[in-house]
Amino acid sequence: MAGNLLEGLSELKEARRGLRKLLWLAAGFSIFVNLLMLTGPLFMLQTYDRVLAARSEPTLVALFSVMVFMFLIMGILDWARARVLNRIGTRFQAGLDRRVFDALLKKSASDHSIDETTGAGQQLKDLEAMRRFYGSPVFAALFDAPWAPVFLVGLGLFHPMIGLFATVGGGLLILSALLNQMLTRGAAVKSQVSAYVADRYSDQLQNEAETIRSLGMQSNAFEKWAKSRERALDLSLRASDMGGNFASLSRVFRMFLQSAILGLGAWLVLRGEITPGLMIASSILLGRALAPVETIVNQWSTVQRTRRAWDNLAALLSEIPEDRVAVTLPRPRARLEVMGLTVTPPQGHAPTLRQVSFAVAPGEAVGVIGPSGSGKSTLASALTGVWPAGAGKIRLDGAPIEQYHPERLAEYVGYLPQRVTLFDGTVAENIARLATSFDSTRVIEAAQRAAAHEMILKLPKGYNTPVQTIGTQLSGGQIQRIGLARALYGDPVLLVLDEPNSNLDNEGSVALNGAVLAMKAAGHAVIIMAHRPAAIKECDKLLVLEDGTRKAWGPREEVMSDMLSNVQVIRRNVAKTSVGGLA
Ligand SMILES: Nc1ncnc2c1ncn2[C@@H]1O[C@H](COP(=O)(O)OP(=O)(O)OP(=O)(O)O)[C@@H](O)[C@H]1O
Repeated sequence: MAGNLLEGLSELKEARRGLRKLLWLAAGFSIFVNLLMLTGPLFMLQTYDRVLAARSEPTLVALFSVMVFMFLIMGILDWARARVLNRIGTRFQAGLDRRVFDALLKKSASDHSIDETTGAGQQLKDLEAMRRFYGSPVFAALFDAPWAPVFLVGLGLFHPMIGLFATVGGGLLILSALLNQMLTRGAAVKSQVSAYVADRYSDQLQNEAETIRSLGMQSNAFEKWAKSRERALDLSLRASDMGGNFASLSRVFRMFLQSAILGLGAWLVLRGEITPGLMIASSILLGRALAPVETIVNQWSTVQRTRRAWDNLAALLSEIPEDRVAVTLPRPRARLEVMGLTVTPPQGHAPTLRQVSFAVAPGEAVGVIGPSGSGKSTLASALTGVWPAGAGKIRLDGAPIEQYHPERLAEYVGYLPQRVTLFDGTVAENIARLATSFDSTRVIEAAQRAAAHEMILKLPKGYNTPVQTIGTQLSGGQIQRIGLARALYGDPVLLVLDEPNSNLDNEGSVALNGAVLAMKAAGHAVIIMAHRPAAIKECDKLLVLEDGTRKAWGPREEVMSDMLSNVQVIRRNVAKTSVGGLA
């Protein structure tokens, strides 16, 4: 396994160590369950060799009562073991849920892709697969499998030839399990990755149902989805066909072995080497010894899936280490310094922001302007800590932003993304950033500052209106205002607004500028990425970006007049050239 997976692996093993007690308990139950499995063969042995030979009814009744009691105990122990195994899975999942969720979210902020060879990118499903594995019959079979050699030794004690026959038969079954693994691995991964891709595509289509219908893309979208689904179904069929072949082979082979051992036993009885009771008991004991092997072969796809899930989880946890912020920094002042900042998008190859420096003081608003693709959104992603700085530093009140816990940083730095998305939940929950318990007054305050309060009151259930029911009824401007309220929730010291007025009407723009003024008056700071001049009305300074670099920086009026005079010079030069050209 690659060295870079080691960290994730040790985290997973640590989580598994927490399950040790339960695993030992399951192993303890397994000892008794497996010992009690001898009940059947022993009962047969005694019935044939004692009851029938002696024609004794009282012996039969006594043996029968013991057998019933033993099976009852075995049933109870097996039931208890199944409960323990289920709890192992649930605990494993619960222990890692938060960690995997956080890591996946952090990774998805920059990379939504699914790895074509391993299926990585769906680790919450992987965690689910691990839980299911722990509760599955195949995991229970792994506890029973170590008993197979014990049963084989028992068979050897019946008669060496019976022992040898059983060992060779068992060996062949195990060989078929290994062959199964080698041959089906590739097909299983491919089928699963295709299923993920098809699922994700259909999710995306459902989310964008309105666009699809309005653009008449329904048939094309269906065809594209059907193609990826067909591929997934085809591969899954191939994988399960291959696995199924082995499963039937091993089932038939086990049944054959049980009958064959009966034949061997009968031959040995005829030669007077064993009793008829031993003959029957051998057949049953062989069945017991091989049952776990058969279960493992039958459910090999579960084992493969789990193995992959384990590797994918290890890869994710290694790639995204846990956020460890030892010291909790106090609430910062709105003092931002950006020094020589260079940022490369996580999926990009070249920096889209290079050597950018500027500073914002408390009470200031800075406008960031520049043509499309000049790096404004990249800067916003870096300031909110979502994209790491490749070089340079971003300091908030003197501390590099990575020293703040990401959730604390999000409290201090309010962010309005260029494309606002609301989530399932009420309007109030959305403003409170999906907190399940929140202070209503703070939600209302944030909405008032974003001038969204009146608009929200007019919704069917006001702040308690579920977004699902009104999602499509909200205008772009309304969504942007709720987004602004969400950014303002919790009274951040720095507000980063990416194209905040792209959907706003005049009233909305006025409200936005009011919010910016209020932030400044409170000694906070605002950074506004903008295309439209109305958005930078309240900005004290301007940062002009071009092709990822700082083109100009300074007080707004100065930068504007410089830009204006540059434009005039260019105009004059153009005019001169044209006149010269004409002359
Ligand atoms: N996730 C990404 N992966 C790779 N490259 C990206 C990513 N996001 C943006 N870029 C690239 O970074 C450059 C800057 O993009 P950015 O979104 O920062 O520009 P912008 O100034 O905000 O543009 P606009 O005004 O159109 O929103 C562009 O060339 C873009 O292609």
